[in-house]
Amino acid sequence: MDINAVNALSYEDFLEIFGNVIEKCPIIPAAIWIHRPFTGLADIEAHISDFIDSLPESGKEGILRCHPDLAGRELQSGALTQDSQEEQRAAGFTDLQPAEVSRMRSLNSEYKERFGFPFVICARLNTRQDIMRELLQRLGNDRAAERARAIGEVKKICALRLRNLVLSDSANKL
Ligand SMILES: NC(=O)N[C@H]1NC(=O)NC1=O
Repeated sequence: MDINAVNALSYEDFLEIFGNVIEKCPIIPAAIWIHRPFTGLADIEAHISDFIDSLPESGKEGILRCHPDLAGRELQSGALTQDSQEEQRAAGFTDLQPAEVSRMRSLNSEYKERFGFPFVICARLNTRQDIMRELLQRLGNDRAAERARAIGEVKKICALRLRNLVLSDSANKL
């Protein structure tokens, strides 16, 4: 699907296809629809990024709270969105040993208790070893720095989801 095909989509189809580029936040692609015609993928990304940056800190934290835990119960029960399931698999979280699952869950809980939102990182750009290391390191940040860091990761996840949708062959059927 090229950018002309994206610009030709109805609002409903646009939302159907791009509704989860920010995990469980369809309001974000819905909000940037008004900026069509988009000049390219980078333009869509920039509008999403600007929209997120325009939110109050509580809104940014709300976005973070829409993300499932890495190696959490939803992964085990198959309740993740398809995007998230594939990303967690790519980082190796479907192959963890029970002791590693316990370790991740206890670090996730510690993080959530400290910051009030879940630990978010772009799983596709990291191995599970990188992610564990980052989690430990980021636990030492202050809340504002950590919120900004996590939102940066949300934008990376979004960029890869957008690329996957626009550049993948399976989307050509549109
Ligand atoms: N918590 C967290 O980082 N979740 C995610 N990361 C990612 O790449 N996909 C997710 O759902």
